Amino acid sequence: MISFYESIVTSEKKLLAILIDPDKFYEENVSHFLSRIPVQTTHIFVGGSTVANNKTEVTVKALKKETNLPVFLFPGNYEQITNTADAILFLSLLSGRNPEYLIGQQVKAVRMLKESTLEVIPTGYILIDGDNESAVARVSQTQPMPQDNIEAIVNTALAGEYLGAKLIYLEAGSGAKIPVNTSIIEAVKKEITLPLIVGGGIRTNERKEAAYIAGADMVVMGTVFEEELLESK
Ligand SMILES: CC(C)=CCC/C(C)=C/CC/C(C)=C/CC/C(C)=C/COP(=O)(O)OP(=O)(O)O
Ligand SMILES: O=P(O)(O)OC[C@@H](O)CO
Ligand SMILES: [Mg+2]
Repeated sequence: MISFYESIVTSEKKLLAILIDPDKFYEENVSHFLSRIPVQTTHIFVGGSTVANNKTEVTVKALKKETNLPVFLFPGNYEQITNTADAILFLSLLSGRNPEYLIGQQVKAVRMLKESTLEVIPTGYILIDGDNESAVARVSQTQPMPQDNIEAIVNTALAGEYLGAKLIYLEAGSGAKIPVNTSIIEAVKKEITLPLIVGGGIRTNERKEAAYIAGADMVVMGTVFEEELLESK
């Protein structure tokens, strides 16, 4: 069987990940939630900037019972690791200069990962200003990169590739007012040879398609489906 990463690299279609925040997820809503997400969904991401103990595992287990979509951990910290998922985005926050999120959390995670069956996917994570304070900036105590400094963002992504990242993730922050500009997506995609993930503030089909056209291989949508679920309860 090919790895989850290989299937991203070789995918001929654009990918769509729906992000589930374990803190806002109730087991009894799993089927309803899964019935509301787009049929184009290819991946489920599970994670939050802060998550109460154990909630990640409960969430992943409940999802795994009801869907065959691959479930990837998208962790805000090493305590969100659970072996019940398929893979983990092994994030390093390259936009920031906080050693704890560049290498500290990763060192804390490795023993658990080594003993798990999770596929570990090194991911260069780049936080870009979405015009409101994001949970990622707050938790990591780092500044997002300004959208108008495209060169710095491109160079950060390329440094990530040279450091060995297998994916680059451009993040405007959950609930961003302004998603990552398409000119940034284009410039980064032109320079790197890795699959590119884009997320944060993408609430409509139009924005999603615009990100794909600009060069995103995968789009992540979270908040918009969280809200939809709450509204439809
Ligand atoms: C590799 C391991 C074990 C951990 C990674 C640790 C790093 C580098 C984290 C990056 C910084 C960070 C806090 C990322 C959070 C990513 C994430 C899950 C965002 C989605 O959560 P939000 O929706 O933004 O936040 P809320 O939970 O507040 O809604
Ligand atoms: O919640 P939204 O704004 O869709 O953002 C998704 C994801 O990129 C956040 O980490
Ligand atoms: Mg959230």
